[in-house]
Amino acid sequence: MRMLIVTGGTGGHIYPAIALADAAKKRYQNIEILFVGNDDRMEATEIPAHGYAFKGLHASGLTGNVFRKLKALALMANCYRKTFSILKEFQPDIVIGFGGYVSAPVMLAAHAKHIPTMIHEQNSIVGVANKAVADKMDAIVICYEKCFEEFERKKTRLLGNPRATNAVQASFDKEYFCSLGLSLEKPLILVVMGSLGSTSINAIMKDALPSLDESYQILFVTGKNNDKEIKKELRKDNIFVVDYVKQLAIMEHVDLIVCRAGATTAAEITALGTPSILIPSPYVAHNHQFYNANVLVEHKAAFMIEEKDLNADILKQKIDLVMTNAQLREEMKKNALALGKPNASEDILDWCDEMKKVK
Ligand SMILES: CC(=O)N[C@H]1[C@@H](OP(=O)(O)OP(=O)(O)OC[C@H]2O[C@@H](n3ccc(=O)[nH]c3=O)[C@H](O)[C@@H]2O)O[C@H](CO)[C@@H](O)[C@@H]1O
Repeated sequence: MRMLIVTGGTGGHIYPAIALADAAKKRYQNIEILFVGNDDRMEATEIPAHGYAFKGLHASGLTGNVFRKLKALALMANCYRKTFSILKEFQPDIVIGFGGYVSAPVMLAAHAKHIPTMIHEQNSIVGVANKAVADKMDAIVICYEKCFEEFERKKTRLLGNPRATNAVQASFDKEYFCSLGLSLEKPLILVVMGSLGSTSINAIMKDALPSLDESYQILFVTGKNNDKEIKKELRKDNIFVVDYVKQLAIMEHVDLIVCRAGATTAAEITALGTPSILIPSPYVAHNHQFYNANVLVEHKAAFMIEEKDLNADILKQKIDLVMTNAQLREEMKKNALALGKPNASEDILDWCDEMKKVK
């Protein structure tokens, strides 16, 4: 099996792709995997750090003024052309796209070369890149029922996000957990705002977190490079501040997560059944995090506070509601698990096998 995977931009697109690659490596003895992504975003360092071959392309999103859009189109055309030489050299059996604008030209080039193609849509609202190429793709994996409406039914399957599989397979790293200063004896609230962090939420958390009951310990993840100032201001024994956490390594001991509603975090917490308070980012395309969050709220697996309504009082009230009621946490856990797709990776790889046979 020779698998080319294209992904880029944020952890939400990159980590599911790496999770699938990890599962594929376990399943096929002689697999060759090549990743393609942006040469200047986090995948350019994160993917090689996970031990995978990576080829960078220079792309940019179709946003901003006419000049920027024209420049983005020219870059896309260039990525499309460069992909042909990557395909010629690597000769993949299948090309899988995890979204992000860099994926569109790569997926279209693979289609033009008659290589089996699969796209993975993590969100409840379909991303622009996936939408643009969907008609030409052979297989479409979705994570939310709602997305069936957007794609051709017979080539679309609701299989979930490979990070859900990672989440249930991850083992608790006690040494790492304790190295963060955390105690195994105290209830833990994890406050984390996706792979990039959020400066707007950090500002509110600085006021809100010190007012929380001191019987909880709080791990506050600020996002890269934001932790120094906040650490200085949040000097309390029960609050631990880091700029990044190996999230899956500690989830087993998280009683409540306060987080954005990025698709990958949503997939992880539903696979694990972690009770959550979701604060969807309003700064993402088509407000998709609100709709991701809403699915969990409708199934009584989570509470949602919109960023416009977020303040110290509301946060404290919701946190106390969940943390003081074990029965409520149990119900949230059960409802979250009902939404989870822990077999996502295996199910997606089964489909890749089917496609290879057809080819
Ligand atoms: C700001 C933005 O554009 N966010 C988008 C981005 O997700 P974004 O990367 O912001 O967030 P996600 O929740 O989807 O994924 C975050 C991933 O990073 C991991 N993690 C995060 C922080 C940390 O300290 N440690 C850690 O391990 C989480 O466990 C998770 O696996 O892509 C997602 C998938 O398309 C979208 O739903 C999000 O709307």
